[in-house]
Amino acid sequence: MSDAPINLDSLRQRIDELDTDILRLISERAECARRVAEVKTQGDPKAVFYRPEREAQVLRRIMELNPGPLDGEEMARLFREIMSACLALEQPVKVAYLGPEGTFTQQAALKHFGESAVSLPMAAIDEVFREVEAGAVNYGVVPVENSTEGVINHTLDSFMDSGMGICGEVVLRIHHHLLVADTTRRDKVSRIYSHPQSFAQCRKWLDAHYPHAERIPVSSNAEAARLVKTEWHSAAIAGDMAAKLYGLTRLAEKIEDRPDNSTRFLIIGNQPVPMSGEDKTSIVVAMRNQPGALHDLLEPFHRHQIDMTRLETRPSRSGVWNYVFFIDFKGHRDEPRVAAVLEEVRLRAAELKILGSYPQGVL
Ligand SMILES: O=C(O)C(=O)C[C@]1(C(=O)O)C=C[C@@H](O)C=C1
Repeated sequence: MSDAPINLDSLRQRIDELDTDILRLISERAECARRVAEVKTQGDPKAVFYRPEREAQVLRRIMELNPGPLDGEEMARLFREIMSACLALEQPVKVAYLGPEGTFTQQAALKHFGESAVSLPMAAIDEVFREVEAGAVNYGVVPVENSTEGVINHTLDSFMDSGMGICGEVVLRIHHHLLVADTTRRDKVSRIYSHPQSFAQCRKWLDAHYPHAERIPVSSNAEAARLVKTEWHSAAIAGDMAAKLYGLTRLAEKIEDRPDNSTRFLIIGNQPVPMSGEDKTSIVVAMRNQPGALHDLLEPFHRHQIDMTRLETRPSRSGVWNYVFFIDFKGHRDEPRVAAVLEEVRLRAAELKILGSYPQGVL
């Protein structure tokens, strides 16, 4: 006879004991966080509770220490949620994101802040900026670049118009699915809704599988999912959040043409972030319109061996300078090497705006 039932019982008994330990330890951790809040508020009515550099350090440490069998990222996600709950105990964090509900930006906001954050959908990128600037929310989340489609100009332009800075980044693997409702006639799909960027990211797959279906661009993937609910011959291309929100099922999974399709989002706010050990800095520079200007701008980075991760050009909107450059590079503005480069760039540029130094995305 098999001894499986005895083993199962004893294993479950062990799991119960471990859960009791985990429960006690999480409660002790939460109590510590509550005390941290007390320390932060002592004599400081404007205390800042969310500390991006500390969160990045906690998550990186967990990933380094993780012995398995759970994957490092999986373990960090669990700790992400514990920290999110601890922060909510100190003060619930309010985050505005580019909505509507069910978009990849909401998914990015939850990935970064955890499920205990209060997330509020906004209709446009500049509204996210305005909400943060007005103090109606603590932080904002906006998309900035996609690995297949490139930069999101709206976001860069908003930085030119606003006084807001960057206090974090989060990268999300984007998986698109072909979604249908329970009432959809699956063999009769003649119309597909999605955001233009998602259509572009799934073009080859659509050409191969649905060459004759009408492709209707809409304002977001979540809006596409919403429309499908009421039409028996339609499908939507959207992600998991939208599928869950509107109760749709996947007719085909991961239909993006490139398997490494990902989007980078920025956390906007107006809080300077101390060094975390692995940081990035973002700046906007206007150069005088003269020969060799770009070379002059890049030369100090090369000389100080600073690793530039992105360089974008946007037409200037002030009319005085023709172009401005958005530059991301590795390092923190408080590092002497980085401070030296920023000083040199400041002397060469017509204008320099430091958008912020912040921890490199961990999850
Ligand atoms: O270390 C802090 O400053 C805390 O508030 C504690 C804690 C945590 O739970 O580890 C919670 C929120 C902060 O964003 C960072 C870390």
